[in-house]
Amino acid sequence: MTDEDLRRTTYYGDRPTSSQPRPERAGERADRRSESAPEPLKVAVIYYSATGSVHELAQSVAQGARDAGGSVRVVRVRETAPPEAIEANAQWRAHLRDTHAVPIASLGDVEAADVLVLGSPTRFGHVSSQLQAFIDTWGPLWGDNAFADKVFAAFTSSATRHGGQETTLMSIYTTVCHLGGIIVPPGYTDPAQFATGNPYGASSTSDNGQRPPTEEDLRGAWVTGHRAVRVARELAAGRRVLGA
Ligand SMILES: Cc1cc2nc3c(=O)[nH]c(=O)nc-3n(C[C@H](O)[C@H](O)[C@H](O)COP(=O)(O)O)c2cc1C
Repeated sequence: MTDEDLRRTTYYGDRPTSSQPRPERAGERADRRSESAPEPLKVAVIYYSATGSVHELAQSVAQGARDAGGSVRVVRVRETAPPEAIEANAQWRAHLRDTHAVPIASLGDVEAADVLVLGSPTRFGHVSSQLQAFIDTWGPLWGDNAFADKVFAAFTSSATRHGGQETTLMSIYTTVCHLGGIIVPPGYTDPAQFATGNPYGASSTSDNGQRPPTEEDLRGAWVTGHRAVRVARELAAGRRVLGA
């Protein structure tokens, strides 16, 4: 990851940079009706990745969110695995070293975000303990109802096709229900989704880190980030109209 990539992906305040088509514009129409331009929605892409697949998906999720007008911050959760486990896996070791400069997610990131997109490798059909450990620190924010009406989406990577991707995504969404968040999955709203075959969130199949996400996987990740922000913008525009 270059310094420029880091600057573009880890700090709020980015402007849309991609020439990807922007098919969904209802939120923009609503924005134009309002008297002054609203602040861009804050988007936190929060992920764990041991060997890089989820990290790559996170970049495309972030780009989709940015292209939908979001101000995007990409952060990773803290590594909690014992050093000897990391040392024993060259790819894990290299990825941790290469992404050292990506900021560690904080409660402040979570609190500030209007949209949270959460990414985790599939671990025995479930969320990685690293991401779950971070989520488990959200109790005080949950107690303050801080998550109510925030928009959420999720992404994952597994070694094998259907090796638990959907259960992992649904595990994340179970948490979102407890938080009172609004789940915005990609569904089959884009042709790429018929190729990924996963309406629950973005995903890739890595063959244990041997296969990077395909163009279709990355497009699915872009759609996931884009749609979450587009829907969040429409909700925000509706709230402004209603004075809610
Ligand atoms: C402890 C552990 C459990 C895993 N469980 C599954 C699983 O249930 N199904 C599967 O297909 N892959 C499983 N995998 C493989 C990872 O999900 C897969 O390699 C993924 O692409 C890793 O993402 P990352 O490169 O972002 O770390 C597991 C890997 C580990 C280390």
